[in-house]
Amino acid sequence: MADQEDLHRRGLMFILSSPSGAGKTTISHMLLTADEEIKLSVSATTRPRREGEIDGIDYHFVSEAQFDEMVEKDDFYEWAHVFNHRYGTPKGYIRSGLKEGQDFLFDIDWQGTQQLYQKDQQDVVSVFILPPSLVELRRRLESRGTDTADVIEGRMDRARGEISHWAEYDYVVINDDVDQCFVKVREILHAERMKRTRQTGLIPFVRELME
Ligand SMILES: Nc1ncnc2c1ncn2[C@@H]1O[C@H](COP(=O)(O)OP(=O)(O)OP(=O)(O)O)[C@@H](O)[C@H]1O
Ligand SMILES: Nc1nc2c(ncn2[C@@H]2O[C@H](COP(=O)(O)O)[C@@H](O)[C@H]2O)c(=O)[nH]1
Repeated sequence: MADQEDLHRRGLMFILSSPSGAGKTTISHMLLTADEEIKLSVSATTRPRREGEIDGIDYHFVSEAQFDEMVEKDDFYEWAHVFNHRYGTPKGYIRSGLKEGQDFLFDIDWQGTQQLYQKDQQDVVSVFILPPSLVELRRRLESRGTDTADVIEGRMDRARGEISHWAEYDYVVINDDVDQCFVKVREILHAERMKRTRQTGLIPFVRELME
C-alpha cells in the first residue's frame, strides 16, 4: 500500500535559463500570469535593485553580509556568482511546497541548474532559451534600458559561455517571436505535468478501473 505522500504528484522545479537578455524574465512573467498552478521561486541577490523591481516580488535584495549569513546557515538550495554579484535560491517555503505538489518556476543560470540536478533529478525540468542571434541579444539588452554600457558589454562577453551549456538542458527553445516562444514553453510544462512517472495520484483510480 502506497503511503499518503506518494498519492499526489510532487511539485515540479521548472527551470528557465538563457544568456542575459534572451527573454526568460519576459517568458516567466507570461507563464506566471497564464498559469495559476505555478509560483515563482524568488531568488535572493546582492545586485542592486533595477527601476521597477520590487523587493520580495522580483528578488529578495540583500546585503553581502546577509547573503554570507544565509550561506553559513545553509539556507540556499543553490547559489552562484553571476556578473560580479551573488544569486541564490532560498529553501524557505519551496521545500514544503514541492512536497505538497506545488510547481515552482526558477529563473536561474546554468550553475544553479547543475546544483538543482545534483540534489533532485526527478522533479527538475529545465528549458534553455536561445536568442535568434547575438546581434538581437545586444539589441534587447540595450532596448531594455536597465543596464549601463559596461554592464551590457559584460553580459555580452558571458553570453557565448552561457550558451555553451545548452546541451545540459532537457529542452531548448529559440525566442524569436515572444508569443510563439511562450506557447512552446507552456506546452513543455503541460506535457511534463502529465508524464506517467509523475502521475502517482492516479494509481488508486487505475487500480479501480482494472478491478
Ligand atoms: N521575442 C522578443 N522579441 C523582442 N524583444 C524581446 C523578446 N523577448 C524579450 N524581449 C525584450 O528583451 C529584453 C530582455 O528581456 P528579459 O529581461 O526578459 O531577458 P532575461 O533573459 O530575463 O535577461 P536577464 O537574465 O538579464 O534577467 C526586454 O526588454 C524584453 O522586453
Ligand atoms: N544560480 C542562480 N542564478 C540566478 C538566480 N537568480 C537569478 N539568476 C540568474 O542571474 C542572471 C542575472 O540576472 P539579472 O536579474 O541580474 O539580470 C540570470 O541569468 C538569472 O537567471 C539564482 O537564484 N541562482
